Amino acid sequence: MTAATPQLVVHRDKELMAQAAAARLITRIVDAQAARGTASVVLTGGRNGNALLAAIAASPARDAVDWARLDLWWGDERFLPSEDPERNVVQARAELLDAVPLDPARVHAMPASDGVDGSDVDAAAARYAAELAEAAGAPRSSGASRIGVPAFDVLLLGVGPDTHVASLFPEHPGVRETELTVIGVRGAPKPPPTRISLTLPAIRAAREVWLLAAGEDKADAVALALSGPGELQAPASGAHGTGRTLWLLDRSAADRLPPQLYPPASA
Ligand SMILES: O=C(O)[C@H](O)[C@@H](O)[C@H](O)[C@H](O)COP(=O)(O)O
Repeated sequence: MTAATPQLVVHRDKELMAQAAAARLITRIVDAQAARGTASVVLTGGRNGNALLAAIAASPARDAVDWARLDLWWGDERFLPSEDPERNVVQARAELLDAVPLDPARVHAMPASDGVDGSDVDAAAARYAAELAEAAGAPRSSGASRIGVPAFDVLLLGVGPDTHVASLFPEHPGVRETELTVIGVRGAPKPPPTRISLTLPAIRAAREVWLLAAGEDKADAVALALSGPGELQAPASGAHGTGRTLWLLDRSAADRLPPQLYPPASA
């Protein structure tokens, strides 16, 4: 088994899934901080990612995290004005970030459509790529072959019903990107149409990639993505970490998995 081989955990329902994922993420951050002094997590938009953040906020164990030594990044963002309630960062603030003592300099929100680049989503994406490259210690101009993003401890991804992850949609140009780490996305099938997204090479630099899917509307996507199609047809199948790739599911989302993929024990 390689790090790209998905490990599956199936929980009874989406509430338990969010609570167990929260406990798992708290532990992972505490372990990374104990080992390296700091930790880095990439957040996702969507209901499952938000439920995970809310479960962390409700957990007494959240006080085990040294929030001031945590870097937060985003896997994608809806390209809207900075205070728009549909922005992933605005939702993350409401669910958790406003309730914990983060260092604002370590909260790396993706640019908004009313920022310095205005409505130029490609310039905004390039700005985020530069911020990531700086954090990775590899200036964009260095020509370094290493991908210019930090080795994130955990990168979270919600899985869409069409197998999209971040804002990488099946058969869209973004899923073919091999050079850039961050792209502007236009014409996304999930509103809003204009978005910023990490690319698959940037996602694959993470130590651990955790994919979250709950609910019956995800069952086909989960079964398809785990049945070995190419990432062009099923972007979720191209998302894996250098150390571990974990699919966190509820029973409804796992319902159509081929029997040989269903984990022997489900919590
Ligand atoms: O900005 C977004 O919309 C996302 O980051 C997107 O990729 C999301 O994670 C999936 O669509 C799953 O969303 P749900 O968890 O709501 O199903």
